[in-house]
Amino acid sequence: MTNAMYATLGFSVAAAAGAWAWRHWLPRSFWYAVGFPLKAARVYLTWRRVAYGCTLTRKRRAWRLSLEAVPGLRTASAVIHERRRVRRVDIERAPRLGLLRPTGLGWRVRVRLHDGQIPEDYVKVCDRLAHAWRVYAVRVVDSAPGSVTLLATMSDPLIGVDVSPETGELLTVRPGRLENGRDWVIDFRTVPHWLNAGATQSGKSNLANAIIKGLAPQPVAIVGFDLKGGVEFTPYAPRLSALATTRTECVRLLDDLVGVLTDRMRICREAGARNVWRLLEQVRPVPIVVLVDEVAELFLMADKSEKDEIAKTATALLRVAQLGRAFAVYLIVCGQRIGSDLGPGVTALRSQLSGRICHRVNDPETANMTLGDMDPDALDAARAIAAETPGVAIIAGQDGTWHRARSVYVSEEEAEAAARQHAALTPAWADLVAVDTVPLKAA
Ligand SMILES: Nc1ncnc2c1ncn2[C@@H]1O[C@H](COP(=O)(O)OP(=O)(O)OP(=O)(O)O)[C@@H](O)[C@H]1O
Repeated sequence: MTNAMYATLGFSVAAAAGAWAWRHWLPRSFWYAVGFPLKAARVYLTWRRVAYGCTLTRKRRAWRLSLEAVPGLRTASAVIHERRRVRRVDIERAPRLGLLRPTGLGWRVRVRLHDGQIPEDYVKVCDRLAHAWRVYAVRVVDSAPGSVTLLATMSDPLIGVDVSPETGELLTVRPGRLENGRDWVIDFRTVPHWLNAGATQSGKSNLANAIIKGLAPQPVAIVGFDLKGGVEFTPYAPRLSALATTRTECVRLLDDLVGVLTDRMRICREAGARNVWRLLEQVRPVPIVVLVDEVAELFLMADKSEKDEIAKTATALLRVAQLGRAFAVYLIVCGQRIGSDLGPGVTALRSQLSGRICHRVNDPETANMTLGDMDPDALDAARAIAAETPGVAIIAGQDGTWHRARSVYVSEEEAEAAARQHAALTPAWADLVAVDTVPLKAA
């Protein structure tokens, strides 16, 4: 080998090692500087072929110069049989691809729909696109009249979720991350009541921990219903204004809550306000977030003597759900199942819980019950959640959109520490129940 060859070889090895080190130690900058431009070039160069393979192209008649008419290729017979230099031929036209914009995990791109196409046409071929683009997943994340936005992710964004549940905004928590790489944010003022369903060990309690950690530093009251004998919520008692652990305590606490709602209703009426948010800030009652663990326990009947108590519980819970939004009482109802077999009260309650979180479930019916009349793709996604990924859930708000998401891991100790740290912010239940009777002006 000559010296020049040794030098070239040495240079190539050094460049490869440098690229490897760059990618290994600074993956983000490597992605933006090298990985993304290469991927983008590949996507544009192969788009027509990929779109054809995914049946997204449309046939169009177009004028094309025929090869027979090119002088160098012209044969005697072609000249005789093919007189035109330009002919109309059928071509496959791919939808127009917009500018690829890099994200930390992949890229977003807007695609102009062909006439007659709808966003669902793209939803159906997302898996095919992911294989063609050699990425982890492709999702339709947005659509506008005439276009869809596709999001391609290189790896699963739900591995190693490391967000902080505290948002610094009242009644807003960030329990995890969505599959599209964005934060998963629960805003109780937008979606007031949530159903959190899932099989055992699916991540329901972890989500409750994240919500408690997010709410603990806020000026809100947190109330717990824990019919598992208090084992779930007792560690958070310093930050709970009230905790019910037996059925009798539950009935009493629900009575109190209905009383609080009735008082808030009266205050608003006297002040001429439609809801507590229209009252002056200094006189606005403290928002209350109610956590119910294993809701089925509230409805299960051991013998007939419990019938009246259960009926009372169901009615009170339903009233809290119906009136809560306007009067700042919010519900998070957790359970393995919340089926109609638990009684008619449960079905009525479920219809009031407009926010839905479906963790891994054991049976398809639970996914159906939780996600109800959602897109069938949401149900398929819920049934596909693996046992090895606790905390992964399908979440749906009242606008009908759904996302795959994962809660951030918050251990019991962490949530307990947050509860202790912010114990001073816990309003006493007696103060919440004894509401000021002075008529208050609307803001
Ligand atoms: N987001 C997450 N990331 C990582 N691990 C998680 C996550 N969520 C839950 N886990 C783990 O999964 C296990 C089960 O979680 P969790 O106790 O929240 O489930 P659960 O649905 O409340 O179960 P159960 O109904 O039996 O109480 C726990 O060991 C927890 O550490």
